[in-house]
Amino acid sequence: MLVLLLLQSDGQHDLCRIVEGREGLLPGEGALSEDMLKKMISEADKVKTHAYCPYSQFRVGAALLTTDHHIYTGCNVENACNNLGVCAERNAMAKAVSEGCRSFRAIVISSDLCEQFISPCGGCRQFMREFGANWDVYLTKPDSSYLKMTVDELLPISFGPEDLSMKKLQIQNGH
Ligand SMILES: O=c1ccn([C@H]2C[C@H](O)[C@@H](CO)O2)c(=O)[nH]1
Ligand SMILES: [Zn+2]
Repeated sequence: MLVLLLLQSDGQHDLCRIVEGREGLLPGEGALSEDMLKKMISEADKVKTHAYCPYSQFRVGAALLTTDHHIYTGCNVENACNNLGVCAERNAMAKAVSEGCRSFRAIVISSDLCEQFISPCGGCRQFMREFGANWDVYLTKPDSSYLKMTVDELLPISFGPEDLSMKKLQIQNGH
């Protein structure tokens, strides 16, 4: 299949758009192949159609690629008790963990926003961080253009599971 990647820059990040071109790996360590990225975007778009969002009418889909090459998808699932709603990204991650996989390579997020890249909420950024700071998050638009960021870029100076075992003050009985 032919895929071409057009690279632009906003000064900090590469803004890319899949148009048409050649098959193969992108330059750079661990980068997703164009084919895989296209498949991931298509999976995120597809699962978005299952979004249960009667309150927000805001559909989101996510496709998560594990380091052992499995893809787990998730959509947002809202609830009449507002704060019980779950984001697409978290659903995809929870599905992977439930199947025994905690090693993530990339997640692609899809929404219906035409003019901006869908940006994960703070809760999902922290949820991603639980499974490492150095994996990729692709923020997309419906035209398949995307912005690639790392979890660390989305959540700098983050708190993670390793911090719980760092040197602490000694306390007794909670004081
Ligand atoms: O990255 C995002 C942003 C929003 N939502 C969901 C949460 C809620 O159901 C709806 C509106 O915020 O969109 C996601 O699933 N992922
Ligand atoms: Zn979220």
